[in-house]
Amino acid sequence: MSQSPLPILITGAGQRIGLHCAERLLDDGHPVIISYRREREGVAHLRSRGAITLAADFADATGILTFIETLKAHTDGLRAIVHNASEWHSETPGQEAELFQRMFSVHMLAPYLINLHGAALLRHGGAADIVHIGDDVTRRGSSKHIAYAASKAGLDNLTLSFAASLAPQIKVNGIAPALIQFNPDDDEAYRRKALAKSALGIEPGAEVIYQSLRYLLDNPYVTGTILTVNGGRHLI
Ligand SMILES: NC(=O)C1=CN([C@@H]2O[C@H](COP(=O)(O)OP(=O)(O)OC[C@H]3O[C@@H](n4cnc5c(N)ncnc54)[C@H](OP(=O)(O)O)[C@@H]3O)[C@@H](O)[C@H]2O)C=CC1
Ligand SMILES: Nc1nc2c(c(=O)[nH]1)N=C([C@H](O)[C@@H](O)CO)CN2
Repeated sequence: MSQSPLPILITGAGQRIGLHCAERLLDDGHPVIISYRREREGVAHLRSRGAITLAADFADATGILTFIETLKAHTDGLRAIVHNASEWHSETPGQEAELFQRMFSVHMLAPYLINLHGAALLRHGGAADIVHIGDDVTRRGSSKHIAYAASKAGLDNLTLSFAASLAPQIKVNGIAPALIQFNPDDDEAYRRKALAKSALGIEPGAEVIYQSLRYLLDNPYVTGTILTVNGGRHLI
């Protein structure tokens, strides 16, 4: 008798890319567990579709470890873990140290601890994946988001280490997006400038990240790889 499919965890899936991927995974028949920090319309919609929604703040180790315990109380197995939760902040004078701590915690400490403590949930004998959502900006760094880019570069390195450490039972890969979806407060001048930075010059929307996630989940022979989804920014 076939077992019911194991859930896929997506962190920070209350809005935008994470929410889109959670909705699409539900469309494709996967049970979904999400973490969210603030209650949002998207969280309520996922709940109404049967997703398990767990409140979590990854700003420090205590919040991350508390989430892990809550997660284990809600499932004894996972098909995949998608580390999507993220903050995109530039340096604010006088708050540099706090910003760096926050960037490190959400982009590196959370994936590190959740992977170490969550690996047992993925070791069920079937297909198992970890996907880190990084940023194409790690190719060159960022003069305006220094701590953000550094923490995303650290996440890229975690992809390589965990891929080596968890093989062959668990595949570990990354996705490195560049402009996917503007924020509501991005003005026309910013949008024009951002679009001009890539060869394809478009704002593609979240589906291109779901397509990349689908590829990584479905391909049994890809691990330690970081998929660039950047419209050809490296060509400009
Ligand atoms: N959007 C884009 O164009 C690009 C996105 N990316 C990457 O893709 C991923 C998704 O991007 P996007 O959808 O724009 O992401 P968002 O900026 O919408 O952030 C996703 C979620 O992360 C949650 N989050 C932030 N900080 C914490 C924290 N300390 N603890 C727990 N949750 C937290 C937020 O929760 P809350 O609801 O409380 O705000 C938010 O809903 C991110 O990793 C991002 O870095 C990379 C390049 C381009
Ligand atoms: N957590 C987030 N990370 C990033 C975002 C975002 O909205 N939230 N946006 C970007 C930009 O789109 C950038 O790629 C182009 O200006 C980068 N990371």
